[in-house]
Amino acid sequence: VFNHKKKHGQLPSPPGLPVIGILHQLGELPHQSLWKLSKKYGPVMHLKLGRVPTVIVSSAETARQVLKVHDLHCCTRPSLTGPRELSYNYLDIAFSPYDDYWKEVRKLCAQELFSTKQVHSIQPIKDEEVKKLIDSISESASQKTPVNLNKKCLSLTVSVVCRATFGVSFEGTVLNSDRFNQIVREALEMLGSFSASDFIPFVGWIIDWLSGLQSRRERSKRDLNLFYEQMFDLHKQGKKQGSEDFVDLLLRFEKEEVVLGNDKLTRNHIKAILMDVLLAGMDTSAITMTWAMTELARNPRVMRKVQNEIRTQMGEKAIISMDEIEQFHYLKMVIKETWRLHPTTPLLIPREVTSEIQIDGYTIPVKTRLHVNVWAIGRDPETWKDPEAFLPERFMDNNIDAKGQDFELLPFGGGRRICPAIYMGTTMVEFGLANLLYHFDWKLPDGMVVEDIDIEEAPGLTVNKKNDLVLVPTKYLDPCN
Ligand code: HEM
Repeated sequence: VFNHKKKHGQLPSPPGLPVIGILHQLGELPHQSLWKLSKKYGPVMHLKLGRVPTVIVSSAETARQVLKVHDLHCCTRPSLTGPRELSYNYLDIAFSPYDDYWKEVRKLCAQELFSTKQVHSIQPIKDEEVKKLIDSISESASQKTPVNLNKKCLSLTVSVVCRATFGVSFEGTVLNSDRFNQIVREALEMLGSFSASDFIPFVGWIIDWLSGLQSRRERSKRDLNLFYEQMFDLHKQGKKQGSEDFVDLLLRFEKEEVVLGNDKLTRNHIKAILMDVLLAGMDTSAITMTWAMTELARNPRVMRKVQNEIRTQMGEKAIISMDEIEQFHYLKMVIKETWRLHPTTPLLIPREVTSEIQIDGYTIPVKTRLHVNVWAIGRDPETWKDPEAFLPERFMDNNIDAKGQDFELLPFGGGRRICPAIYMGTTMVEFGLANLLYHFDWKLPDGMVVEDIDIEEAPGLTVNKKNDLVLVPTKYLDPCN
């Protein structure tokens, strides 16, 4: 009963097969397939995905209507199989329905983890971890060996987030390996996949079972569980030093039987909350840095300009502080431009309509699933001139920022479900990139030309560069030293 009347007719909808609709057309990178469809069917499009009515919005204006005008009526999350399994039945923040538990757990994390004060308090950790990174890249520079930037960026954010949240560095845990990257990517793929059981009642699970999706999900949950248990053991054995960290705090709340919403905090709640930190916290900042370095390597003019800005501002200082970063205006534009073309979470996290709303004059009924295609909005020629070009200067003459108020650029989403860690994420990205760009010049490996650097994407709820970015560093010799 999908009644979507507009003054002039039906909500546009691409034709699909019986039962599965267009599920089979989405492929590994649904945001790209949906972008192509939106060029034909418009910025509000109804999709037949099995039995579940789904609407995709793909313009700044329709995103404004969803995230601002009607936010309250569509800010809950749908029940989805992948998220349900990995979040212990929606006990985390990102996949929890809009209810009292969500409000309270989000508030707790905002105070204890994401606040400006907390972020400032972890600056010494960032300084130490960035120094380690610079030292290791300096070694490659002295031997003229290439550096894998996907790995370097991830190892930086993993170390910082682990020390800041779990109070331990990742050495000695399952985190200390490529295996951890695999676990994170696999979990994100499981969270982002359009699973048949979410769209086709009763028989969808058979498709998931046959395709192996179900067993991948179970394995992913087991792998993550092993990591959490290891983390709890480390805390129990008191191997870590220092003051109470976020995990200690949650474990203390469990002991004290603290109630959030109507739930007494249990081990499963803690695991679900840690999943958000692990998956949303580490991966997103690293992905942004990797894409920024990719675009800079593809655009040597921009690379030179941003390095000049940083090096000129730094003058005789050797260590970049957060005060300096505030002056790096062009770097900030480079990051916004990176988010425009490579938003880490291209379809945001799905929403569900809880009371009938109108978008662009179309009626969207209760229970409709909503996706905002931020990836498509970043490429909309109605908003962006020459959208495929990487041109940070486009942010010079406007005040468009990335904090959820300007619907042309939504790397953190918007409305009640906006990323609660914007400051934490942004400062991590700015600090990491400023250091990579200040201390090193970056060349392509022998035999490679700029055109060889690809921008292929890996599938998942968050989208990283598929093929590793490999560049050769040369140490910048500060003329003052
Ligand atoms: C550059 C870094 C980051 C980016 C680009 C980013 C982006 C996003 C996006 C797009 C969403 C979905 C918003 C929506 O559905 O409307 C989100 C949600 C979320 N993010 Fe971030 N994020 C970043 C860093 C972080 C960090 C560092 C953490 C935690 C340590 C974090 C924790 C979360 C959580 C818990 C949610 C769920 C919010 C909710 O549903 O209420 N994020 N983030």
